[in-house]
Amino acid sequence: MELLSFKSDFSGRGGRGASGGRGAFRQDGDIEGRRSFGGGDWYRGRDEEVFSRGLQKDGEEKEGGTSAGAKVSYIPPPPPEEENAVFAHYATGVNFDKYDDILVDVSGSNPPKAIMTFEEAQLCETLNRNVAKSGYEKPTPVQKHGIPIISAGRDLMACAQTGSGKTAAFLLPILQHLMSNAAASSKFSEVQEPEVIIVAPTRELIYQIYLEARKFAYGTCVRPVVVYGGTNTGFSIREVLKGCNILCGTPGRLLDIIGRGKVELSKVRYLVLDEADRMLDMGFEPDMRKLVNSSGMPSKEERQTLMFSATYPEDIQRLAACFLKVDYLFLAVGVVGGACSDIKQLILQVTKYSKREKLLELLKTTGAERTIVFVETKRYADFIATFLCQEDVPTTSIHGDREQREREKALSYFRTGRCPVLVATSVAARGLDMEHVQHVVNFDLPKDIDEYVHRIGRTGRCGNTGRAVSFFDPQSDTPLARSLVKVLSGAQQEVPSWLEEIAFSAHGTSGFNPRGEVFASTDTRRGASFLKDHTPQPSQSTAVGPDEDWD
Ligand SMILES: Nc1ncnc2c1ncn2[C@@H]1O[C@H](COP(=O)(O)OP(=O)(O)OP(=O)(O)O)[C@@H](O)[C@H]1O
Repeated sequence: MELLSFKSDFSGRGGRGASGGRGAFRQDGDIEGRRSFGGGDWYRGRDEEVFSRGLQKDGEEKEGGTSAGAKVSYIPPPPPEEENAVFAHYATGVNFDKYDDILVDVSGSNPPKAIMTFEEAQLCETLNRNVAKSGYEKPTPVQKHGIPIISAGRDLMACAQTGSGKTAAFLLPILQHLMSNAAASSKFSEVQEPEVIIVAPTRELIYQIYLEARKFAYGTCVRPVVVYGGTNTGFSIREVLKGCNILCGTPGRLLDIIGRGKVELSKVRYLVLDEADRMLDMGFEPDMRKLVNSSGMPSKEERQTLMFSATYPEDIQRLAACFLKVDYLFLAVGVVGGACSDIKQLILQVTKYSKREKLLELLKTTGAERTIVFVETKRYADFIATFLCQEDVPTTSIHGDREQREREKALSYFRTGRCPVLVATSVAARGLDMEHVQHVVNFDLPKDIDEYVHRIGRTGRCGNTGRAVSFFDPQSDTPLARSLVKVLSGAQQEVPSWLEEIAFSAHGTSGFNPRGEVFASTDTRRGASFLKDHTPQPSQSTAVGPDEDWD
């Protein structure tokens, strides 16, 4: 890829520290939106995303539905219409067939038999055609087990490693049900009655799920619609009113639209929570309760509830069970919370002062290969993006203080390779499926091991290989050492001896057996046999950085 030439005139908020000056800061203390570098990205200040928000207790910002706030005018561009673009996909990797060797555990009564091929899923002709056009030749383990479970009408809590095809595992049987039950052809109405509600924690992720739903529903009468924060509410409403069988949304916007009486819930047959552990932790649990208690929403006995994630802390599993029928099935593909072994994980010991130099060194070796650099705070994301741009590394950034338009542009620049480095906060940690992401760098390690698993899972997807390098600063990251050793050894990765030492000395040795771990069971209903050590981390139930922004 042609390297773009970057001038060092960018002053993001974090840039204050770098330059020592006020750069392009306006008098009110925020930054001017200004073109950064030749062909680079735009950076703006925090006053730009002005849709109503409420500050959460850990500093996260969430869409606040109907509360006061300036109107957001952003209307996202329409998704591609051409068939080629709808079905664009990337190739499965050399390790795709190795998925067959992954251990699968289904717990709960009378699980249906797994399917081995898509033919056995008995999808209608159009769906089969769409599956083939998507380049899917055989189902992944979570699809082999998940599809028949959902088709049999069972509630499901599914845990499968990052990038292993969870989205299609729920979309295909749902679409098949809608097709075989002659879903009402979507048409304009002042109140819509969707049969399916899908919720995910971030805007970019829900949009991606929507695109998948649209792809598999191609050529059918089923109409998926997506609503998410940071876009014009009137636009969301108009899209919904045009007809809506599958409503995909981030929690705040979804509740807003429901609260305005635009969506009637009595026909909901499926409720899907993607990144379910995140949807049910302290950040979103109240919204999920509000959703299931919304007027008209069928009770859990009358609807099918499906939950998917790559991680499931034990406490969240227990909470999740309240949303499911008693006889739900728990599907674990591989180790619950385990990292994908197609990702080569490296942990480098650093001090906070050496991180930037190390990052530069690293990016010199990765060149134009796509790399996501995770940092802990929005402010620092700006700062590092600025720093890299000044060092002539074409970089863009995504975090919750960026306007939605800019977040989408940043992802587009990254996807196309125009900016091969994306500096991100945890807002990009979950679910995002981007081709060619060869590297993930944890410039700052997260506080929570599950967050680590999701972040590194942006590479090494669908049988492809990838590399994750994490900077470990003993001053701040020691509490993570023990869980890190477990995840590394669980994914057959080399564990540095210095890390093992830190892990041992940090937590004592009782019960700590990094090499000989056996994960006998993963379903909390099996009580004491749940052997996974989820050593409580400072933010165990919040899995996010200190100033993350989601919905
Ligand atoms: N059976 C299949 N054959 C080929 N490609 C597939 C198959 N199933 C899924 N994929 C592709 O694999 C990629 C990863 O799938 P998906 O995003 O659903 O993973 P995921 O398990 O939800 O990951 P995450 O935990 O990160 O959210 C996507 O590009 C998807 O289109």
